[in-house]
Amino acid sequence: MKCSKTSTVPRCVSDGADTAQRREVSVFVRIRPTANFAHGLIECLPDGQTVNIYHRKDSRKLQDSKKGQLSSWSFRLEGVLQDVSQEEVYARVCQPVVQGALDGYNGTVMCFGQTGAGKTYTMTGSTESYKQRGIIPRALQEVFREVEKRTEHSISVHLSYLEIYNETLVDLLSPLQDSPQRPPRGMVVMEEPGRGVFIRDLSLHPVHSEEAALSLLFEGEMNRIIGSHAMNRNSSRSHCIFTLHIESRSQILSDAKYIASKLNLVDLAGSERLGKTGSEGQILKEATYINKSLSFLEQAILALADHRRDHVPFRQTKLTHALKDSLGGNCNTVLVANVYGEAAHIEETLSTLRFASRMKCVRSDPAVNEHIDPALQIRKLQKEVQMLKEELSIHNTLVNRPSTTYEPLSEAQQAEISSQVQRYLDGSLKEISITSIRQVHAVFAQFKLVVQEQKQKARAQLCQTNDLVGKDQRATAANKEWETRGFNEGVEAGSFGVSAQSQKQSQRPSSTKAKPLKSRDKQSQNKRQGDGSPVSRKRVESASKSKLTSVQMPEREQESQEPDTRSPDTQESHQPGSEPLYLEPPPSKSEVFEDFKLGQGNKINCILKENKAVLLERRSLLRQLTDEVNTVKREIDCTTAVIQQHNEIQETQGQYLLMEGEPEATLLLQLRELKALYRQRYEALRSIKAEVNYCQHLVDQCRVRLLSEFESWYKNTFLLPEDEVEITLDSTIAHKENHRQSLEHLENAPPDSSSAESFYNARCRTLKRRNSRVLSFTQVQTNLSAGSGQRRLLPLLPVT
Ligand SMILES: Nc1ncnc2c1ncn2[C@@H]1O[C@H](COP(=O)(O)OP(=O)(O)OP(=O)(O)O)[C@@H](O)[C@H]1O
Repeated sequence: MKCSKTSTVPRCVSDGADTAQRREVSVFVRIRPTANFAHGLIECLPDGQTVNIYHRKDSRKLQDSKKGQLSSWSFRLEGVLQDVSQEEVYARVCQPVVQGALDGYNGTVMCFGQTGAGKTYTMTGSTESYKQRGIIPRALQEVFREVEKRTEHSISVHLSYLEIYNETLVDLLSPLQDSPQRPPRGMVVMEEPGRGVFIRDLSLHPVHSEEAALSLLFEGEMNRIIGSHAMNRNSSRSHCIFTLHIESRSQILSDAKYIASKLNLVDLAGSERLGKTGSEGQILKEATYINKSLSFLEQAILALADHRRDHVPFRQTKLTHALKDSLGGNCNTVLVANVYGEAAHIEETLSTLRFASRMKCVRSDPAVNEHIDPALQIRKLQKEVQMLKEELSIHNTLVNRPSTTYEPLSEAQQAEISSQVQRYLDGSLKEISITSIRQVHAVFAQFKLVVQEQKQKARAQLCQTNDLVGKDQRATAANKEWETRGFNEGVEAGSFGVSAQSQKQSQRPSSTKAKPLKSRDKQSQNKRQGDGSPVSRKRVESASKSKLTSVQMPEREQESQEPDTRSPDTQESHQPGSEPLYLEPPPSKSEVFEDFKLGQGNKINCILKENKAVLLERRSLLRQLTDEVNTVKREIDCTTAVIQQHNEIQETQGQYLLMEGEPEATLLLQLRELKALYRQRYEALRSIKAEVNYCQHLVDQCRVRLLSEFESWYKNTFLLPEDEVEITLDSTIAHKENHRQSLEHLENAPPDSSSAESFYNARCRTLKRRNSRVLSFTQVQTNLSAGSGQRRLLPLLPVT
């Protein structure tokens, strides 16, 4: 539910203006510190809001007359953050949005800019140094401080962490998916009225303390995909959205209203000039996705900023779709444009600032997200009704009226009303006497009853008439048939009423009469057992087919019949002792998956299980280490606070010299040790994370392998030959198709080459039997190595 704004106004966007009015998105520019700052090209004015850029355009693109000219651009923003601490950045950029989120306003803080310009530094900060922690940890700290302060509200916080990598949504806090039978449903961006945009299947984690929230942040950070290129050794290769879902309810239990808000903290992947970063392979592919999605983001921003346009292309990419209600709308949106102020990057700086100035034109209309809890609302209304009843009874007493009853009418009262209505309808009563609302309802109900009874009567009459006509028609039709066939098929008088299907059965020659269903079922069961489980449907089916003709009716007679729509089981019978002609449909995959895991797939399944166990063990170690890092961090906080306190006391008392053995010196020593410990544990955390990633990778590989082997086993065991692709001789298409199938067989082959060859040959035997041209194992291998490097054998890597 959207309502007009009544509560606290976030500072960053209000500037004291009318809060109900639409306003601009706040935009800051943050300049990454560098020794080679381009003073001649970038000028930050003393007003702290304007940055001027001077740039000589590529002379090849200019006419002669313009060559050598310096162009200049001026950008006025909410603030220019140069040489500014993380603390100040948080205070100016994010603190007001956090306060707004606690008051029920949705908020978004987003970092945008070229690769290496400091987006992740701004958003997450450097986890190795407490002072340099970024916006997210500081926001978490503030939220939980406020939760403690706002005692008149019960505030719950949930976290989610979404990554968009190469147009794929990834849950960075996903609980381990360990059932290969139920692979996770793909995450999808969804929209629902009243709920807005959300990601289906993204996990939400309830958190009750800053520490728990930081643990989740660490966990998510460890799962992010990071790559290395010429401009950033730890470059984020994805867009990440860390979201705090805040719900605040009044402590007054009867209040059904509550507010719910979302705070999105977005670290976008950096745009990059491919030539500059020297990207290739996977990094190049990632860069292409990143640049494409950022360019769609720019298009969406352009459309949002242009108030004449009523369509905004949000669905072009997952990023803009996921951020649909976080860019402007009813949200407090803040953009930090990160730039790298060196001369070599002036073009990127210029384009980042251009994007920032477009973003500034986007309007937002913040509103508190107020909701009503239906259960509480019912309870509240019930209370109100009770109170009104009491008031009415007092009023009745005062005016000497009989007290109002709320009980349903008695049987006698109902009968009286019914008789009054009857008499009113037949004209013997002029008016129905009514003294209460309850009676009004009863009278209407009575009228309704009368109308329904009349309708039913009319329907029954109609049916009777139709029945008479129908009987006549059916009798005439049967007599005609009797006459034209000219022989007695034992059609008894009572069989005129039987369905078309049973008539048809009775018309068949006696040799084709269907056996009782039970015995045929048994036969098919026996067949299954005899053939070993699971059933080889293919062979049975083809054997049955050859016999099908011997028991079928002559073709002409068959043609003259109407198409038979019965199931295969009931269509044809067969001679005693013959195999069943039709079998049940193949078993469902989930039914036979367990069998497969115990049989053919046992080896991979065992490896998968072992890998999963190792992964779980590593994960629990990771959690333990994360807790330890947090504990040390807390100790650093405490010690720093105590030292600060001592310093303040000393300043007021005028003592400045530190003596060895004094409490301050001991504290400083302790702080240094704690910091060393922090770094050490952090390193350990990193390495265990790398192990977790590796284990996860292996588990994923095993799972994929298990499923793909299951698929091909299932196909071979249960599906009909007709389901396979027909391959004809001597055609290019056939040749290509053959090649494709050969490749597939090879991809499914075991990892060592000798068994790969025999596996391949066995799989291609069917193709050869059909006299098709099949590539030899060596040929396929040669083709593989000559072709794209993407088609590789999936190695199975056991962890021991
Ligand atoms: N304001 C700053 N103060 C100190 N160091 C900074 C600052 N901004 C960035 N850095 C440093 O610059 C390097 C690159 O920063 P960061 O990884 O945050 O860039 P990015 O914009 O997120 O890059 P990418 O888009 O490639 O992920 C890091 O080592 C970071 O510590």
